[in-house]
Amino acid sequence: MSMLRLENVSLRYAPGDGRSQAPLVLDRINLDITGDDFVVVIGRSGSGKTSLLNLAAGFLTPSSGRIALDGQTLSGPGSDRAVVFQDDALYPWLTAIENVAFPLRLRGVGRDQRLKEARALLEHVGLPDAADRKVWELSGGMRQRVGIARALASHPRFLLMDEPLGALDALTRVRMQGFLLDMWQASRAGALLITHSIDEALMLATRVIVLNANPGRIARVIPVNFARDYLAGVPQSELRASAEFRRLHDGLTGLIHSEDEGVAA
Ligand SMILES: Nc1ncnc2c1ncn2[C@@H]1O[C@H](COP(=O)(O)OP(=O)(O)OP(=O)(O)O)[C@@H](O)[C@H]1O
Repeated sequence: MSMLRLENVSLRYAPGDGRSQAPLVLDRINLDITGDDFVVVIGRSGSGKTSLLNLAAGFLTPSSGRIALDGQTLSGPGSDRAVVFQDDALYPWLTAIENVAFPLRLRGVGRDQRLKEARALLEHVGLPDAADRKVWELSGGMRQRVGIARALASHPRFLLMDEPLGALDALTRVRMQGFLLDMWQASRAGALLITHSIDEALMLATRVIVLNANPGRIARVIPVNFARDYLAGVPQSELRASAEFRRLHDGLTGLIHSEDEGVAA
């Protein structure tokens, strides 16, 4: 099974004036993610969550420490790690199926084969009838599902998601959380997701990572079981109503709000 490993990773952005040393954004982060993990990172605004995801994606290089995929130090982005952002960034001039097929086209897969694979992926994400619709004809939740189908088209070993459900209304968001877990289970890709929502972190994670700010450090690692319970058939509503969910929710709220009042419950 694949392993994405962050070893003592620290990050400073280059200072604007070229003289003073830039502040430390992330400080000695250690994190292992395998295909069995759904790691959710939560923390106050500015704690370095997006920076962490960009490091794992290979968009940024650590100032010190090392990031390795199966023992090989990362040298940049790669199709083994697919990234999904809040703003789905689909190509508006293409249809849903053309968007999903796009990474396959970049890999040189022939037209018939890539459309066949893209159609199967759209069915997989519950959008068999949306194939020929333009992006602007789709709802926010549908667009995000197309974005995830596109991310899965390259058969990534890791799915890196930065607030992927942040722009959705509350009801769609809860539905999409279930969908993300189903996708995670079916794809067997390790997941790293960033959210501002404690509720979402608890519902999706097998492990919640709480980041402190200034500099970003891992304050707490909390193993969680609701995602696996959901996949075993327990309804989300039942899980959310459980005493254990409330207890962890209160604990995380206290932990994060002791640093900052701006994190959504
Ligand atoms: N490209 C950049 N150049 C310089 N500083 C940056 C850059 N990107 C982010 N930062 C700084 O790094 C710190 C962490 O930012 P980051 O976006 O990773 O935090 P975050 O936890 O994702 O925040 P939010 O929850 O508000 O999205 C912040 O102080 C931010 O100003």
